[in-house]
Amino acid sequence: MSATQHLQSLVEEDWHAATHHAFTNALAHGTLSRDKMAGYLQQDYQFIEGFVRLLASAVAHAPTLADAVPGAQFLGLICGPENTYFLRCLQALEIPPTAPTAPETIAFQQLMNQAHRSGRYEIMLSVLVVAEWIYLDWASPFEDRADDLPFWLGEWITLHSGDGFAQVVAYLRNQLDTAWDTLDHDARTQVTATFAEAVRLERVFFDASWAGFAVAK
Ligand SMILES: Cc1ncc(CO)c(N)n1
Repeated sequence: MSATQHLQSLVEEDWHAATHHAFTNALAHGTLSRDKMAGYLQQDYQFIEGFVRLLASAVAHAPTLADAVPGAQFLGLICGPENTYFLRCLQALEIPPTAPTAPETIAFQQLMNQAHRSGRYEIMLSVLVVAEWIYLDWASPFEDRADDLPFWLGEWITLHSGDGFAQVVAYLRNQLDTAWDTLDHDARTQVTATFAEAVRLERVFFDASWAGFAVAK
């Protein structure tokens, strides 16, 4: 079993809850209300800011150029097509990009900031692997539905499924699997705790999205 498989196996219940969520099921079936998607997007756009900084930091800490390049390309994807997706959604749903930051978003921002400031590649990867792998897991079964949905739902599935995105997740997991082999017991304990906390926060973020974030107008 790879290190990342092992880490996932330790948090099976939260993992399953986050990847088979009522929020993403409704999103994929086109039954999610505009208001719930709007609230999610306003909060997730704030998540993305911290995510971009964390990914940039991981790129800076990659051991070689070959290890950095796929991460840098993914950074380009987030700052390109994904950022544009957010801006198009906000315009279509007629909501501003700024909203008061919800506690569930703040918790994630704090974890990402902590990982960033740790200066430790394996801690950064622990959060990045969880964030992208959970999205690949929930979105992949719905890949075929994307085209029949309004773009603000369908493109969110497309951005998190398919071969290209699977390769991003494989790259991030491989970076963490490789780093894991070099870690001592203490460092592994910290990776395990960071990974578990990220999974828990993904679940909490979807719970709050499904309950409905307040939408700033
Ligand atoms: C909260 C959260 N986790 C993961 C992703 C995937 O990048 C996202 N957009 N938002």
